[in-house]
Amino acid sequence: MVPDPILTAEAMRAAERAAFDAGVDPYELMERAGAAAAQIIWRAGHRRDVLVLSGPGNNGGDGFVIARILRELGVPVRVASLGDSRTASAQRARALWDGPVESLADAAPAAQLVDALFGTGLTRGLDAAVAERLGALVAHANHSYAIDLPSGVGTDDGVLLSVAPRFDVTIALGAFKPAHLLQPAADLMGRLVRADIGIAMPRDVHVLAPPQLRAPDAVAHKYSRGLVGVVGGSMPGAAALAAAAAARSGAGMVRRYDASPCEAGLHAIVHQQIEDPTVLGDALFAPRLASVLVGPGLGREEGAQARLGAVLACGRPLVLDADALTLLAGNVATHVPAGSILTPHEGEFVRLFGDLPGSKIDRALAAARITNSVMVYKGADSVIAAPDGRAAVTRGVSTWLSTAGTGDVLAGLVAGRLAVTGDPFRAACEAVWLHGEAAHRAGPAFVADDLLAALPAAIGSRL
Ligand SMILES: NC(=O)C1=CN([C@@H]2O[C@H](COP(=O)(O)OP(=O)(O)OC[C@H]3O[C@@H](n4cnc5c(N)ncnc54)[C@H](O)[C@@H]3O)[C@@H](O)[C@H]2O)[C@@H](O)CC1
Ligand SMILES: Nc1ncnc2c1ncn2[C@@H]1O[C@H](COP(=O)(O)OP(=O)(O)O)[C@@H](O)[C@H]1O
Ligand SMILES: [K+]
Repeated sequence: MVPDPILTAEAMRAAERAAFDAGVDPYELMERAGAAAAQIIWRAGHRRDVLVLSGPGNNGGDGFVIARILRELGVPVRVASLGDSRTASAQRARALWDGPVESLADAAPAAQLVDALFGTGLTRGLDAAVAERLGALVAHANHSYAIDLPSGVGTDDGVLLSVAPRFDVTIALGAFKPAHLLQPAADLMGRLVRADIGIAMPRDVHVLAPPQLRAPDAVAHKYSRGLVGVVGGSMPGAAALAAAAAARSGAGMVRRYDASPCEAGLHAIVHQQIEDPTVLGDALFAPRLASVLVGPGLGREEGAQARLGAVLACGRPLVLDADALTLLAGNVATHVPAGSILTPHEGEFVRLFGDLPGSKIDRALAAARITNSVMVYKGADSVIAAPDGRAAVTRGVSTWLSTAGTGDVLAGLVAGRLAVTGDPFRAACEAVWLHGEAAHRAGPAFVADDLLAALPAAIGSRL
């Protein structure tokens, strides 16, 4: 499956320039974009009156193309603009519209509203009066469509530069932009559709795609499928959740190493109570361990630090989560073995890396480079980033995941897929996708334990 690309405004402009250099006519590209968007609006099937809001740049040009095509299809269309069209392509699109152009301030509402005010060229927030008018017209419409982006969002970071309304449909032109996926802007997109405009684009940053998984082969055995070690500490519940998720991840076997006595858990999981960090270190040298997870339930006291030290020294592929991340604050660049996977939420990320510049994607990529490890930067818009510049961003994940313990389940899944695949970026992507799919299957108001039951079916859906 070819993943959907995510491009910044500059990367999108570069892709457009490359197409122009290869002989594509700039106006032809606007026609393609406008036609694709008009088709999406037409196919939505609400043939009621449309008001297109057209801005001064190429986004406004798209609006004129959309207006013309919808009118040719028999839809009653009006256009309201913010003033003159400033680009050659937009002027040409406007010239081909032979209806009247109203002013934005005076335009009456319509049943369908198309926002073609600003797209990737927005450099500052909309004037308050314009933002207010846009909000009122969207609120009045039964169906609202944002062309490329809702006007007012920062293309590259998803920040709201001015107050922007929530749309029913957002039609991303060519590529998704970071704002389509990153919060808070992502929340305004409604149904997100990408319109192909037929130009080549880099895909190293992309939307997280469903993985292709494989059932064990005929010669598989528990060790060939991957042995996962889960190192807990003083709080066995979190480690139990993580270990259970690892056991249902497709890995062959899970061993838990806790400091405290084990409470009841899955019988399939082998449990060893080891308090002495030196003994723990020896146990982790077991040659068959394909991955080791530390953090969920580790605790933060001195004993926990010593246990973490034993894990960091064990030479196995590592997954570092929760308390392990907090204990690493200040030392992350020097103490994390290259090729590990780190799974911080926002608070842990800031404790580890401070105030890095740029979007959440930029920050995840920078952190991946600093640690030479894969970053799973969690949240409603989780970003998985690799030190080589690849990144995947989640889309439309269940917000019911915002409940205690779901991060422990994810960490166990990551360790499990790492044991299966041996590839940190791939493992992290597969785990995050399976986690989201399990949440989707678990429905509303689940608890973290419920995700465990949904995991086998989530895996089954991708075989
Ligand atoms: N380059 C191309 O040929 C294509 C561009 N496309 C469309 O073009 C859009 C990008 O076009 P542009 O680069 O012209 O940018 P926009 O149409 O997003 O807006 C840029 C214009 O608005 C001004 N501006 C920025 N912020 C403003 C604010 N807050 N208030 C008032 N004016 C403001 C800028 O100075 C500039 O004149 C894309 O989002 C997409 O919709 C598509 O038509 C595909 C082809
Ligand atoms: N609002 C949200 N929408 C979607 N997913 C969320 C949201 N909030 C958190 N998540 C996801 O839920 C999990 C929570 O992990 P974490 O913060 O470590 O919680 P815990 O430590 O309680 O297990 C992560 O996978 C995160 O991406
Ligand atoms: K727009």
